[in-house]
Amino acid sequence: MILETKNLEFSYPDGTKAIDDISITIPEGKKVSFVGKNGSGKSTLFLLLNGTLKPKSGKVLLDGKEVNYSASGLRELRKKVGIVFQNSDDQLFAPTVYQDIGFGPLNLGYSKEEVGEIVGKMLDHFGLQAIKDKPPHHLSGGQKKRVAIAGVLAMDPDIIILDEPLSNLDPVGADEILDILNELNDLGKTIIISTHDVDLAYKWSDYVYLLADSKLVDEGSSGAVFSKEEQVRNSSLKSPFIFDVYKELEKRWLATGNEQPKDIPELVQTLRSIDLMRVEVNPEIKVGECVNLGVLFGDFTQEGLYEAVNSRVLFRNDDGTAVVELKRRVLKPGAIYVYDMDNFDREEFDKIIEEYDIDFIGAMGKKSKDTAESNGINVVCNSGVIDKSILNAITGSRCLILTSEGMVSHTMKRVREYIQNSGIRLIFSPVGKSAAEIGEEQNK
Ligand SMILES: Nc1ncnc2c1ncn2[C@@H]1O[C@H](COP(=O)(O)OP(=O)(O)OP(=O)(O)O)[C@@H](O)[C@H]1O
Repeated sequence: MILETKNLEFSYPDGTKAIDDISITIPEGKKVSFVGKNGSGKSTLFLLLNGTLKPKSGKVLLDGKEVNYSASGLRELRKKVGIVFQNSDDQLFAPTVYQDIGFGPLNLGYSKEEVGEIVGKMLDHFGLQAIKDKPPHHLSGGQKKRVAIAGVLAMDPDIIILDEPLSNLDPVGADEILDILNELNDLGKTIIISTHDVDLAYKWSDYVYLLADSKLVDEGSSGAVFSKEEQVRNSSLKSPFIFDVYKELEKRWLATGNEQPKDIPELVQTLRSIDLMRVEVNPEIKVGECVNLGVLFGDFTQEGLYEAVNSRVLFRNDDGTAVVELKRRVLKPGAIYVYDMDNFDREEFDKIIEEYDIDFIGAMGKKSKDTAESNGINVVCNSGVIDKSILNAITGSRCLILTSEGMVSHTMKRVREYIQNSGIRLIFSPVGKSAAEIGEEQNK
């Protein structure tokens, strides 16, 4: 499903020109961000893309066909292009969460049973079962946002537009919404967001549009758009934080040149030959002191020999282990295991923790977090879980990521991509009852 605009123009009745000659072709199946300062035209463009506003001149096209602004034409467009407004209160109006989510499918002519099935699935997926009978206006900001997204997804659109989807959410709530968007994208949906958050746009997007003063200033991969510093500055935006950190490291010859790290694991990969390892050291040795571990092999190193002579202790853990500097660019492989919480089995889970010697557990997605919490599992990380697991694994930790439903395959994909791109050897595998199934899914 390809969404395009050609020479789009729009002015509000008071004469404000909000969209000035914008021609774009949204890349299908990608994660797309529109960035631009306040008032640059993002929300107006989104309302034009799903037919809520009609252009003054120019066209919006879906799969090459110009949008038909009749009632049936608009219904057809909105079934394919769903929009989640910036302010959830503009979107939620039914007396209960259940009815709100069911409104779209009911309008599309589904039977009561079919609507029940769709809504049930959404409530489960978004962890909303417990509040299904509540009036939406009694919910927290994060809950409202989840209901609004669920309501749009209930229509199963191919393209989902979200205006500032993370505004007003706490960090963990924002991460949950991002997990959902990533999962939807993995399922083949095109996801379009607007944001002022350059860090988010840079890290998350496959493709970025930069707007300023109602015009399209630039478009391209997020690396390409954000590397033009002057243009970013002139558009009243900042360069992404990780970009600035990388540039400072590079200037000091601490990082390799001409890279575009998007997240902390990628930034770590640019660092020049200071290698780290997690080892057990004498409790008297403090951070900053050196240890002589000699040559490490066997259990420690599955890939070859390490020379750890006069290795500086960089960090001490409470459990007697420490992170030390190494001379050679070979790391003790840590591990990332992925467990599907939809098939949670206490006995199996405890066995995995023991057998795989897990020392770091992260939970992704509302459902996994809830299941972990209700079973008294000590989750040490519930935000940015994939990145943190990678960072821990490359310093020798054995990590278990708890996740569920579509996020399992997203997690597998992300970690696999990291391993492939970095060339770092990590033990990586799904574990537990559904492991065979997950493994198979990955091969498809
Ligand atoms: N209903 C309206 N009537 C008149 N002018 C409007 C209306 N809505 C928006 N505008 C104007 O249109 C321009 C584009 O606004 P728009 O809301 O599309 O920008 P935006 O990039 O989404 O901003 P923000 O980042 O603040 O959400 C602004 O100059 C704004 O003042």
